[in-house]
Amino acid sequence: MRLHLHQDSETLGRHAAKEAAAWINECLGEKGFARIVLSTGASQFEFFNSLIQQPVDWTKVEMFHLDEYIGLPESHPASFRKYLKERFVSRVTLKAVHFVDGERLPSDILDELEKAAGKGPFDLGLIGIGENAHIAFNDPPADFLVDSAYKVVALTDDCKEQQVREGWFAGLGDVPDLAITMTVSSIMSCRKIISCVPHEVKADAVGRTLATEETTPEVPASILKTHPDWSLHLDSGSASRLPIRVRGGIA
Ligand SMILES: O=C1O[C@H](COP(=O)(O)O)[C@@H](O)[C@H](O)[C@H]1O
Repeated sequence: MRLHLHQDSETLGRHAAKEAAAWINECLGEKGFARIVLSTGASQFEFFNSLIQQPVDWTKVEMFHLDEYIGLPESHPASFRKYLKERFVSRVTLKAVHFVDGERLPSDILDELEKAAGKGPFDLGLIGIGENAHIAFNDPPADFLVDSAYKVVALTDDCKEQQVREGWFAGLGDVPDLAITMTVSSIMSCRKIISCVPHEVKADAVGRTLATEETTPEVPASILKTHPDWSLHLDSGSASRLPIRVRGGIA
């Protein structure tokens, strides 16, 4: 794990986007294309603002979408497709885009994504961490073993409450019950993982993720510590409850 501490979310987003672009360019130099997985959420705003300004030949980059609600129209403010289209896909010209289209029949979209994902390794995963330490919609207790690329999940109340708190939905009853998520094993198969985790509201999740060297399904993001190339970007808010053993290591 490489831990990067930044003063604020804007600096965090800029540095993480530079790191992502440098790695994508390395992949383009190595094999002529790159396959990237993108997450969404308020925590990724500054990253995307900076990513679209990076010197990358996006026409050689294939994008996979991390997760999406089932049955939520793309016109809804909480739609992750809407988010990605507005903040990234409409701003650059990509080689290919694989959305998790939650308005289609789940079995059809799962089949298509499985085939597309199976064509080769993901070079980069941009993986946010939720307030309950979820990665994508793998909420605690997360299944670390399922080996499909994506799966359907039932959203927990905890996860729904987080979405309401962030202002994406008016109330708990408005949050869909089901979603399609990239699985933990598929996320872990990315050659490189970058996590942008700004804001004080994530301090507890970050603290619990790094508390010990152990991994536990109760803290889904803890599995990221076992990835050979995981870069974690924090700001002063999210880093405010770092465990002493980690603080000691970076002092
Ligand atoms: O639910 C999710 O959580 C993470 C973090 O989201 P945020 O709204 O707290 O920024 C997000 O990156 C991921 O795509 C999504 O599944």
